[in-house]
Amino acid sequence: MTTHTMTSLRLSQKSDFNPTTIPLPSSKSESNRALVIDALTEGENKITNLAEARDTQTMIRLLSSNPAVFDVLDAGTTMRFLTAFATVTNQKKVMTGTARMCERPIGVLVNALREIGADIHYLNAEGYPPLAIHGLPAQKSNKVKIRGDVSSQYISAMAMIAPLLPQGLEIELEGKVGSRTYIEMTLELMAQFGINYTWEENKIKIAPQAYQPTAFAVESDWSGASYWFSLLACADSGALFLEGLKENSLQGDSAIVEIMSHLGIKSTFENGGVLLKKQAVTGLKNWDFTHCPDLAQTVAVTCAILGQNAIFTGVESLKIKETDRIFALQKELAKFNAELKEIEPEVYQVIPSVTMPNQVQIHTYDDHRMAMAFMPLLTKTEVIIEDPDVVNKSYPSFWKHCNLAGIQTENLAEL
Ligand SMILES: O=C(O)C1=C[C@@H](OP(=O)(O)O)[C@@H](O)[C@H](O)C1
Ligand SMILES: C=C(OP(=O)(O)O)C(=O)O
Repeated sequence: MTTHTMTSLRLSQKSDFNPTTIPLPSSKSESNRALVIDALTEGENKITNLAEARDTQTMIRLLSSNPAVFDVLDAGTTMRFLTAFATVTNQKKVMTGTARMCERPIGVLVNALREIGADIHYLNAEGYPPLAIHGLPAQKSNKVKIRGDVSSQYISAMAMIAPLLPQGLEIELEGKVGSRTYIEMTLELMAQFGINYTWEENKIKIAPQAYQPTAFAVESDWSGASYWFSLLACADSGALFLEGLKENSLQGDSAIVEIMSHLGIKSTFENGGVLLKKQAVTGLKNWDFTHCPDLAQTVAVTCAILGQNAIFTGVESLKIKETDRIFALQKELAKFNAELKEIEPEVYQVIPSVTMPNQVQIHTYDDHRMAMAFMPLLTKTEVIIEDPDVVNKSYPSFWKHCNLAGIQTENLAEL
């Protein structure tokens, strides 16, 4: 019989935080775009501050070693961006990833690539990885229509390869566009590397042109920053300084500043970062997460702890991320008597916790954000996080940073 050892991490209860500086990791979203653009640039870019995230390290490894099979593990951006990259650079490539990655849809992107002339086949289920790419023999069309309500990563992927296409590309966005801020990030970053584009109404137009060698420093990660906002919001007292964040960020998850202003956090941009202090809670009535889906777990847990019956909308895409995040949230919130209740189709209400157990054990569903979003529960009770290394996808130093903030962690091995 084989024994499977799973480690867990015990986080001891703590609710006062002496002013501490949290270094923060770099953004994996910015890093993965900069790396693809770098691979498409003739000449030397100077890209600094790349993310330690596994998603980014996987991108670096695959681009530099160029194996026949691009195994992206569980990195969505790496799968979608490298599928477009391998096509435009005319490579013969198999794209694959974890079992979960092979359940995350990619048909919208494959259809768009086929419309412009790509030779791509599904190796297993239609619409899902693994894929076999045989390059782009000739550009068949300079126009594609892409629906915007599944994943913005398909649109970002097409936009980044567009300047390399002999006829350029017009991307027409169809229907509701989710995660729009990530498309804006892609285009603004491309502009920093010398690309001209227009985005009028639902049409993005990019003419054939060359990326220009540029110096680019990746900003700290606002999604990773959100857990520290939540921690202080749930704590009795303290202050935190988050390094390397800018007020005018390329990252839409900087919306956490406004969300947390309703949940008791005052943010001041100073000395190359943000100083977080506590202020009165005015209450979060409702929030639309359409353009910042990665914040939904952070805010759901914060509201559940702070007694906020907030209404959440714009969370449709959560079901096709690292796990079904709606299901995972519902299961884990229930462990401390809170709920995420669907009150109408795709409208959810947080029903906060009224009684807190002495200890809560959180299952993390192979999802880094489940582990990090539930960390602030330690302000109210002892918390055990299952499979704590899951944070490596975006924030490998997360638990070390918890220690910096004075949180005691203890590894537990379970058989
Ligand atoms: O382009 C990106 O860097 C990302 C886009 C978002 O995905 P969707 O567009 O699928 O919502 C986000 O959830 C993901 O973490 C990163
Ligand atoms: C959804 C995420 O990433 P991806 O889609 O790139 O796997 C995430 O980091 O929360």
